[in-house]
This record gives sequence, structure tokens and C-alpha cells, in this order.
Amino acid sequence: MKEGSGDDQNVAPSVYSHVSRPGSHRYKNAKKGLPFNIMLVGESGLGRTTFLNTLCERMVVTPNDGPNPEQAHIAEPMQFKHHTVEMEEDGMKIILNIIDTPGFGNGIDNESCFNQIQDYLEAQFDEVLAEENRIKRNTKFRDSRVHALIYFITPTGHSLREIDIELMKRLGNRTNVIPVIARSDSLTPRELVLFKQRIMNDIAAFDIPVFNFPDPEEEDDDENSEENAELRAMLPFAVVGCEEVVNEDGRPVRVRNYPWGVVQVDNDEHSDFDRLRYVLLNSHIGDLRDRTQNELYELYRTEKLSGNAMASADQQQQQQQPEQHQAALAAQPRSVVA
Ligand SMILES: Nc1nc2c(ncn2[C@@H]2O[C@H](COP(=O)(O)OP(=O)(O)OP(=O)(O)O)[C@@H](O)[C@H]2O)c(=O)[nH]1
Repeated sequence: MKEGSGDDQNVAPSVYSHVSRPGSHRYKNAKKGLPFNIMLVGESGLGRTTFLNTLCERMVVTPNDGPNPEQAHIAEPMQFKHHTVEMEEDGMKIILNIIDTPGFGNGIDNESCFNQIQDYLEAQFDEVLAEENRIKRNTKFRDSRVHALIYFITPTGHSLREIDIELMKRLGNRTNVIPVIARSDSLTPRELVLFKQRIMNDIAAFDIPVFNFPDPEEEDDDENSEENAELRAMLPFAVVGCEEVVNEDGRPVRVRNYPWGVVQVDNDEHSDFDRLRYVLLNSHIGDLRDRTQNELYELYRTEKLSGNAMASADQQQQQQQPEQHQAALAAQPRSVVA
């Protein structure tokens, strides 16, 4: 296993065997690999690094040793850390680009974090817009638009906090925001059910534009509509990150160990991690990419171009004003001064 820092490329075998999953056939022709860009956002200690490694099934980044008490009063600024991992999922090669955001939410005022992330997302749209307008296309252009933002919610068991609402509201129109309950093993099953309900109530009450699975009523395909209905009912996904891999009856099982027992990361009865992974890298990878292109980017493009058009109309008007002023003056009746 190799530690990843900066822009790194890791290729390693998976630690557990894959179950063949439907839905990925759409992109099987992508020989070079299907690029898929995800961003991880959440406060320090919620398990972003562990999630990244669990998702990639290898040690991409070595988790921190935890905060240093002597440095605890210093709020490190947020950074964007890039990791690239090549994966094979159900016969499909995926180039997974992960943008981690350590330092998010560490300050008292998180406005600058919100702005930085929004600017980052919009800058990727701007690159595509500039590329579209080029006369000669760059054949090596890399589309770095973020297809999904995994937002880690603190497992308080209460409801969404202001920081959660603000962030998801701000970014939901710029990327597919997928909220997850981080470290969900810290809640009892009953607490988890209630917490999920409260979060979904808040999402509806505050009109937060998170990614949702198509409404079964709107789906033609029975198989998809059944799956989407099931996934809708699971939201937000409750995730547990892998601490170690143990051998159980000759097969590797990813777990977290406790004095009272073991949580199996990929067991649907213990955590929604496996379903989320399946959604991201298999069943809904196409939907996430399509929505980024057809809805979110189009919305941004329209806003940007109409904003530019309005700005240039304003500018034109200002430039014309001196002439109009002269014309208006000329049209005015003159008082003849003797
Ligand atoms: N109980 C529990 N602990 C977890 C889980 N995921 C990670 N942890 C632990 O939480 C601590 C922090 O995990 P990290 O993955 O380093 O968290 P992070 O969000 O990347 O934190 P920073 O690197 O400080 O930004 C570690 O001790 C992990 O073992 C989880 O699902 N459940």
C-alpha cells in the first residue's frame, strides 16, 4: 500500500471480491477509463480520510494522528487536496479523482470555506465554458467538474446545524450534493432512524437542493424505479469507515472493532456504506455525470452568459451615454443669448 499525497496515481488490487452489479454496462466502452470527480467535505475528525480509503479499498492517504493539543488553537486554512485512483468496478475502468478539503469548518466563521468551495466548483465550469468557445479544441482537455460532493454530517442525533444547511444550500446548484451521516456507528439503530427523519425534514423545510433519486412515479423502468424508491428511503446514507480487514471463513471482511462487538462496514444491516459505494461507482455514476452536464452546468452557463450579456449591455449603454447626452443637448431648444 502506498501513501498518496498531492496528485498521485494508485493502482492496487481490491481487498474484497465484487458482486456483479447492474447498471454499469452503459460505460463499458470507455477503454481509457471513465473519469469521475468527487469532493469530500466535512469537519475534521468526521472520517473523510477513512471514507476515502474505504471507498478506494486501499490506503490512498494515511489518516492523521489526530489534533495536536499544542496547536489546537490555530485554525488551519482549508485546502484542496487531490488524489487520483484508478479503479475497476464490475468490468468498468474508472479514473476516480478525489478532492479532499481538510480544514473545512475549523474556524468560527465558515463563510470563507463556503466561498472557496463555490469558487472552486465554478472555476471548473468556467474551464469547460472556455473550452467550448475555443475555435481549435484541446484534445487533451480534462473535465474536472465535480460530479458529486459527499457532505459529512456530524452524528449529533438532533437535526441539521446551520453550517450544514448553509453549505448544502449554497452548493446544491453547483454540484450533486450527497449528504451522509458520518461515523454512524456512534448512534443506536433507533437514534439513526430518527436522525435520518429529522435531516430529511430539514432538507424539505429549508428547500435544500441535494441529489435525489428519481421519483418512482416518474420512472418508466420498473427495475430502476424499485431501486430508486429503496435508495430514496435510505437517505441520507449512514456510513462507517473501515478500521481493519479481518479474515472470516477465508474471506476478507472490513470492520471496526468494539469491546461489545464488530461493525461490518459492507454489511447493509450495519451501515449504508456499500449502497453508497454502489450508487457512486456503479448504478448512478451515469446519472451523476449527466446531471452535472445537463442541469447544473447548463444552469451555470445560462447564468454566466446572461450575466455577461447584461454586464456588456450596461457597459454599452454607458459608452453610448456621452453621445446620447450630446444628441439630447442638441435637440433641446436653445436660448439665444444676445
Ligand atoms: N467510530 C468511528 N470512527 C471513525 C469512523 N471513521 C473514521 N473514524 C475514526 O475517526 C478518526 C478520524 O478519522 P479521519 O478519517 O482521519 O478523519 P478526517 O475527517 O479525515 O479528519 P482530518 O484529517 O482531521 O480532517 C480516526 O480515529 C478514525 O479511525 C467511523 O465510521 N466510525
